[in-house]
Amino acid sequence: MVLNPVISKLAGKLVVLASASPRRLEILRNVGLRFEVVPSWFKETLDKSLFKAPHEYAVETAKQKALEVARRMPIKHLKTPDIVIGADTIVTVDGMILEKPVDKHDAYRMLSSLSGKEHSVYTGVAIVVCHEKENEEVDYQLIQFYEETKVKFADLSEDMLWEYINSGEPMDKAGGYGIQALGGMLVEYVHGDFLNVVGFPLNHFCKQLSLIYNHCTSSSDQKSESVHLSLNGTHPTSVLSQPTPNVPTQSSHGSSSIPKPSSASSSQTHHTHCSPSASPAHKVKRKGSDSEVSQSSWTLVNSLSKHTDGREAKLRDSENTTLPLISSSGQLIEHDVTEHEDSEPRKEDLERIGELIDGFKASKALFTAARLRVFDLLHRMPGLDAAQVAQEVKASVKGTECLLEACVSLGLLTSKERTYENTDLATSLLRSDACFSLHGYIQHCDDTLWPLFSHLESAVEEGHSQREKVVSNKPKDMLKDAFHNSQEAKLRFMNAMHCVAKVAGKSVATAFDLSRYKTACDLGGCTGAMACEFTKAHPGMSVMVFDLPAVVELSEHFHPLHSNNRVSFVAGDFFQDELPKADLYILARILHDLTDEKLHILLSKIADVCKPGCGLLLSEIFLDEDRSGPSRGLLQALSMSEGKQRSATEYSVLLKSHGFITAQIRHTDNLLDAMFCIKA
Ligand SMILES: Cc1cn([C@H]2C[C@H](O)[C@@H](COP(=O)(O)OP(=O)(O)OP(=O)(O)O)O2)c(=O)[nH]c1=O
Repeated sequence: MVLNPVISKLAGKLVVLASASPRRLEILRNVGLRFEVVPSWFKETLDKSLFKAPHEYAVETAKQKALEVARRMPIKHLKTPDIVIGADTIVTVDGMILEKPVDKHDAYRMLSSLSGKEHSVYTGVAIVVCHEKENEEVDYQLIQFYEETKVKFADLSEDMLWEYINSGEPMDKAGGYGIQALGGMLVEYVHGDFLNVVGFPLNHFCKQLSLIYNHCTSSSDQKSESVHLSLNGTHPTSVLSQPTPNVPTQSSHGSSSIPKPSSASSSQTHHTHCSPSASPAHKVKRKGSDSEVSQSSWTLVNSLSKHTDGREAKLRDSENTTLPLISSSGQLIEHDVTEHEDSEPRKEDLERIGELIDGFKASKALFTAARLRVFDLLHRMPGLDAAQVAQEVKASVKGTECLLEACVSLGLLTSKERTYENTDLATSLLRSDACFSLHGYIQHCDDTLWPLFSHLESAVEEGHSQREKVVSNKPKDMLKDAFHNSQEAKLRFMNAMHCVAKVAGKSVATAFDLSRYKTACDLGGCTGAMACEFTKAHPGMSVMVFDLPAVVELSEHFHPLHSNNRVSFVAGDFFQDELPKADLYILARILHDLTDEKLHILLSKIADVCKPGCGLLLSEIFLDEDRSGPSRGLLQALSMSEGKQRSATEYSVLLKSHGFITAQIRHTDNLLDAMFCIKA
C-alpha cells in the first residue's frame, strides 16, 4: 500500500482492536487494516482526581483497555495477538471530563455545558505489541499517545438540545454528541484531526506504527531483538522516544508523566505527547496452575498451559517427521510437510491447522462430557478420580479416564494427583444448572448440528440443508422439526434457545438506551429469557413474548420467568396472525433463518404496525463487512438453513427498505450482536 506502507506490514499479523466502538472499527477498516474486534472488559472507573491533566486519564484508560484484552486472549481465546489497540475518547470543558452520558439528563447536562463554547476532545491510544517467545513467555511493549482536537459549539436552544437528545444519538458518545452525524449540526468549527473526535486519531496512529515497524524491521530477527531488548530493560525506547518529525503541532501540550493509579503502570517510563516511548518490558509467564493474573508484574498464569504444552509437543514431532492425514476414503496418506514447499512451515501455521484438524474431536469430547453430566457431578463432588467418575456416570473406567484427560487438555477440567475438578469455565457455563449454562445448547449441537455437519459435503454439493437425512420427518424448519417430535424434543430445542438468550440477553438488552419505550414485543421470543433481560435492563418496560401456541404452552417449564410480571406471553404465528401492538419490536435470532420471501413478509407486517418513532431491535451475529468473519456466523451458514448470514450494513439496508433507519449498531463480544433502528 503506497498510501501507508505500515498498514500492509501488519498483514498476516493478528491485530486486535480492544474496542466496541463501531466508529473505531469503521475508521480502521476503511484504511484496509485487517483485525479482530475483542471489546475490552476494563471498567472505565479510574479515579480522575489522580490525573494531573485530562489526557493522562484518557491514555491510562486506553492502556488498561488494551492490556485487559492482551492478557485475556491467551487464556480465553487460546491465541496471543501480535498487536492490541485500545483507545479512549473524552471531552473536556471548564475543567470537567465528560464521558458517555448515563441517561438523558446527563446528556442534557453535558450538551448545555458545551453550548456556545470551545472545548477539547482527547483520544488516548495504547498499542500493545505482544512478543511471544519460544519458552512461552510473552513480552509486552507498550506505546501510548494522545491527540487533542478543539471543537466549538454554536449556542444551543432548549428545543434543539432536547430534539437532539431525543434522537438517541448522544447516548454512546463522549460529551453526548456525535460530530459525524446529527451532532455535526451543532458544531461551528473544528481545529485538529476530525477523526480524533469520532474516536480514533488515524494519522497519529499511522505515524506511531511507522516508528514501531521501521525500527523493528530493520533488524534481521525482529522478535528476538525486541525480546532481548525488552528483557534487559533497554527496549527500543531510545529509538521510539526520538521526536517524531512529522507529528502535528500539538507538541505544545508538552510532556507528561503517566501517573500511577494502578500498580500496572508503576514501572513505566515517561511519555510525551509527541515523543511516545515504549514502556519497559513486562514479562509474562504462563504457569501450569489456575489463578489470577497479577496486575503488578503482568504475570499471566495460564490455566490452559497443559493444553498448550501438549499441543506444541505434538506439533514439534510432526514438524520433523510427517503429518499423518486421513483421506475422505479413510486411507492413511503420508504427507511430507516440507516436500512441496520451499520453506519450513511456520510453527503458528502448523498449530492453527492442528487446531482445525482436531476441532471436531474437541467438540465431541465436550458434548460427551456434558451429556454424561461430568461437569454437574464434579461440581457436586469435586476431587473424584476416574474410577469414581466412571461409576457415577455409568461408563467404563478406561473411556472415562481418556475423556477426563482430554477435558483437562481442553481447559474444561483441572487434575491433581489423578483427581479431577471443574475449571471456572466449566462451573459457569457447562453445569446444567448454572445461571449462564450452555448445557442445553451443547446438547442441541450434539443432537442436531453434529449429524447435520456429518453431511456437509453433500450440503455444499447440493446447496441445501441435509436436514431430511438426519430427522425422520420432512419439514426443513428447525422449529417445526422439533415440534413434529416428542414433547421432550420440543423442550430440548427450547432449552437450547433459552441458553443462548440467557447468555447473550443482557448484552443485547443493555446495548442501547431504550428508556423511551414502555411496551416491547419479542417476536419468536421462545421461553421469554431475552424478554426477561429487557425488563431487568429497562425498569419501565413490559415485554410481550409472541410465539407459536406450542411454544407458549411449554414456556412455563422455564421458571422462574413466569414470576416476572412484566413478561407476558401471546400465542400466534407471526406470518399469519395480527402482531400485538408495541413501541418496540425485538427480533432476536429470527431473520438469519428465513427465506427472503418470508423475511419481507415479516418485516412488512412489523412496519405496518409501527408508528413513526417506534423501535426495532435486531439481534443476530453480524458478519464483518468483507464477510471474512466471524467464523461463528460463517460456520452457522454451513448448516444451509433457508436464510443467510448478513453484515450489519446488509441488515441496515434490508430494514431501510421497510422504513427503519439504523440508529446504532453494537458488536457485543457475546453470542449475539445488536442493531437498533427507528421507524421513520
Ligand atoms: C465526541 C464524539 C465521540 N464519539 C464516540 C467515540 C467513542 O466510541 C465514544 C467514546 O467512548 P469510549 O469509552 O472512548 O469508547 P466506547 O465505549 O465507544 O468503546 P470502547 O470503550 O469499547 O473502546 O464516543 C463519537 O462517535 N463522535 C463524537 O463526536
